[in-house]
Amino acid sequence: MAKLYFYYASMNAGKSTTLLQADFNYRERGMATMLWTAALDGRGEHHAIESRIGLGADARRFDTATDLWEAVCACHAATPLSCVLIDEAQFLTPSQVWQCARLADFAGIPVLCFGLRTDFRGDLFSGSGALLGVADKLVELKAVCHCGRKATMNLRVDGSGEPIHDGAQTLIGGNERYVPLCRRHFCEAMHGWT
Ligand SMILES: Nc1ncnc2c1ncn2[C@@H]1O[C@H](COP(=O)(O)OP(=O)(O)O)[C@@H](O)[C@H]1O
Ligand SMILES: Cc1cn([C@H]2C[C@H](O)[C@@H](COP(=O)(O)O)O2)c(=O)[nH]c1=O
Ligand SMILES: [Zn+2]
Repeated sequence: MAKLYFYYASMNAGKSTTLLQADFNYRERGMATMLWTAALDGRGEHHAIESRIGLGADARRFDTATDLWEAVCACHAATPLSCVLIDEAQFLTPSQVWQCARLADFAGIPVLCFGLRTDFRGDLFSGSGALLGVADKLVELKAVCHCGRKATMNLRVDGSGEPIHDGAQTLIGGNERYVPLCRRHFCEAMHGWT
């Protein structure tokens, strides 16, 4: 049975790296894959998906209107796919997450989603919430806080490194905008708790 996987973590945990390694692993065995990432995240300089470690690959881009069931089935009919890999999966809509489940259950294609669990306030992204509810396998990847604990949270910072408390959920950026922290240090920065 094909499965729906959700690899979740804070930023800088190696999600894109793990996705690109999995893709390479399939392709070096002659198996076809299909890669996706969010249209709204255009940070890659050379490729649609880029990891901080320097790996990259091209990918299709999804927005809220993309029908993943239709798009993947059309590709699968032309070239049978062994796997679908989706980066920035926190930006999927809940119905797109159900399309991923349908791909696993009814088309027999494993779908591996990679994304953030929570936003800069500690709230679930809707795509991540749906994946946590629906995926067959939940796999936590780990970044490290400056204290050595597991970094599960993402602090949004301004140009001076000061915490940002309010704003839109979506704000594209990298290390200059977000700091992965353990919950204790996240709460210290956000609420002044000691
Ligand atoms: N030059 C480098 N050499 C080795 N590892 C690196 C380098 N730059 C960043 N990394 C590591 O790459 C990881 C981030 O990978 P990435 O796939 O971009 O994360 P994510 O997609 O989760 O944000 C971190 O563990 C970071 O320490
Ligand atoms: C916490 C948080 C993140 N984002 C954005 C910032 C980046 O563009 C991506 C995550 O990238 P990565 O591959 O995991 O490094 O998500 C956001 O829009 N809102 C947030 O609260
Ligand atoms: Zn910490």
